[in-house]
Amino acid sequence: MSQPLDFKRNVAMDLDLGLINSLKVNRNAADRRAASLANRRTVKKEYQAAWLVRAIECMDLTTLSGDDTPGRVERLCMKAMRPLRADLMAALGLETLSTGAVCVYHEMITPAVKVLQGRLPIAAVSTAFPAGLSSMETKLREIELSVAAGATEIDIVITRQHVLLGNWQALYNEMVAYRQACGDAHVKAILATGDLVTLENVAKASWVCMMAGADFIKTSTGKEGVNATIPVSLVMVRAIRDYHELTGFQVGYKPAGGVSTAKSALQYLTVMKEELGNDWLQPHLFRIGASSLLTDIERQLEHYVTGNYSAAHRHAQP
Ligand SMILES: O=C[C@H](O)COP(=O)(O)O
Repeated sequence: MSQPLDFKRNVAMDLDLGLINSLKVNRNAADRRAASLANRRTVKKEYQAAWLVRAIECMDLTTLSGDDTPGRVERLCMKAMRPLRADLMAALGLETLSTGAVCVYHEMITPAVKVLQGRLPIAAVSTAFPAGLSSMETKLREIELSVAAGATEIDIVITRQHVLLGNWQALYNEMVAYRQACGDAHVKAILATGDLVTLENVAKASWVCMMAGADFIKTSTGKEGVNATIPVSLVMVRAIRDYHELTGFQVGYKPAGGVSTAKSALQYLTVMKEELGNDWLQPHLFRIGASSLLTDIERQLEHYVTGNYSAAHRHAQP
């Protein structure tokens, strides 16, 4: 993950149960703020084009399907290194552009390494993604194998029952162990917010994972009934903001699952800018996990350049 030279990676602190138990979330206020952010601020023309390019740079271009093959992953990696057609790049005055990373299952790391050869980070979903219900020993070994295979970012899934039972110590211990197993690879903690029932649980799980050393907190696997949403994002980015105020560490944010339109990508960029500021509009602190978003962004950029929309099927899909 490329990052500023003076960037300080999050370091675990002791679990502060007093702080966790004091967290409260006002759902109505979160919903109101989400609605106002989604509707109030729009960027147009060249500003919108620039924001969409930024969304590409902050994208974890993802394939997480049971029928993934080395060939599909190789095409995905080619697309990650050249996300826009040459004529659009030229019209936008861009010389180089890539996504932030590719995101794949463990078994697909080797084909990704073959194509990317270190030019882009590879994120692997380890720890028995998406449910996370294997033994701890199995999950830690999967992380070690993913790092050994060439993943430089590991997206772990938390054990949802720890949140649902309020067992914050167990969640903290799990996250500390995952972070340790990752070594130098950065770790994104997937909260699977659609399974956590309340926004208060989302806030508490965010804090526990950050206290335990998570480099990023991520909403969803893409496999829950409800995946990334703006209200959930507000709760998570405010936890990131407060954690930064308390500790000085900048933790990244990754909305994922169901983010498939340029319009929704712009909304997430707006949330980051409004709530956390420009530092968090960089790939080392912001990723959008998405399998189909790039196609719509490419269509919107083609419209900006040519004034015409093409059919989605004309844009190469990984
Ligand atoms: O982590 C990323 C998600 O699994 C992608 O979800 P999506 O296929 O809905 O874009």
